[in-house]
Amino acid sequence: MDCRAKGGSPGFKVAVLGAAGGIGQPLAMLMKINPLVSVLHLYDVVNTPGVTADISHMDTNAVVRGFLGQQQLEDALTGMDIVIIPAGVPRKPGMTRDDLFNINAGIVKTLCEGIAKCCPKAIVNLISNPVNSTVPIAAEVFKKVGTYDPKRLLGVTMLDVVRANTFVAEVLGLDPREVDVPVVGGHAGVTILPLLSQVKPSCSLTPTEIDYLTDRIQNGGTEVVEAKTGAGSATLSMAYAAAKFADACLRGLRGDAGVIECAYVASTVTELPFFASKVRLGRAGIEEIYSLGPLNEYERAGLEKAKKELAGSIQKGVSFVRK
Ligand SMILES: NC(=O)c1ccc[n+]([C@@H]2O[C@H](COP(=O)([O-])OP(=O)(O)OC[C@H]3O[C@@H](n4cnc5c(N)ncnc54)[C@H](O)[C@@H]3O)[C@@H](O)[C@H]2O)c1
Ligand SMILES: O=C(O)C[C@H](O)C(=O)O
Repeated sequence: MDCRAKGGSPGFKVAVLGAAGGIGQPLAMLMKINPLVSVLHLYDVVNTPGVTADISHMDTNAVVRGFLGQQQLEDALTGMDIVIIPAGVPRKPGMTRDDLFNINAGIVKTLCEGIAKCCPKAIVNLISNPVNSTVPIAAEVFKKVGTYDPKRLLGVTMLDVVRANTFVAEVLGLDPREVDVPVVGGHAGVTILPLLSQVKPSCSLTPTEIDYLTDRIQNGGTEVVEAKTGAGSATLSMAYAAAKFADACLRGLRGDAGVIECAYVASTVTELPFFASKVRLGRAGIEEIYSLGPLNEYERAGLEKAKKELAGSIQKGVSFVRK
């Protein structure tokens, strides 16, 4: 049946790469609900026709289009304002995120080459693990072709913040929506550094509570991997966190003031070239990166451990592209 042309509704164009996966499907659904999205491109190497047909029946504004396989990657990316990447393999029990490097590094490199060619100005939200290395990989790919803009490349560490807010709220007996815990560093084990001295609303936690919370936040991913007994890692909470983070990027692009979230970005906050901390999002992507603020002795010790591991993960990502 011929249809009347859709009126060009205002909004942003968003692509999800890896859209048929455990994260990709619920994330695609959440982005379809976001009123700031006018066009939603769903790309994967499998199953996108079904996911696209399904999601396209939702009576929300965004127009949904599906793209299947490498030969359709360029069409999926052309004209996009934000590209969200949850493509790649997840962990199984006993694995570290770094064990995913060999497969996911190549996937991220190929996808970023497509972004550099087809939507070099897009904001990139990188979810694929190991994030501590895949963000440096993306940066190197963009540098190679001359499109690198550090303001537009963000490693998604929002799930660490979501978990921290939840676990801290549980201990304090508060509504998690009222709790704000900065989580800095990176996204793996000891590189995940919750700054519990800076929790809002301000509170005092006992040393036992601090040990318990730090350990639970740093190992939240492993908690889910083990509970799923081989069926993958966090997907639903991650889709929620990714949608929340993408919404912050969209509100920044729209020009909203005071949009601040934690993300793993090119940074001068420490001596490392990449580090997660609070950033202010705006029309250009990252408009300001905030310093860590006052740390207590426990957090300073955690920071040293985090930096040591991060340095190696960053170098591994850089070397993968420069080799
Ligand atoms: N940053 C975070 O906080 C965070 C949280 C959870 C998971 N992750 C990571 O996200 C990734 C995806 O997890 P998942 O549970 O959705 O995995 P999944 O296996 O369920 O889905 C991954 C999807 O990626 C697709 N894919 C594979 N190669 C591709 C390519 N070359 N191009 C496009 N798509 C491709 C697969 O077909 C699949 O549909 C993993 O690396 C996981 O470790 C990160
Ligand atoms: O733990 C994982 O492997 C997935 C993700 O990074 C998470 O934190 O849940």
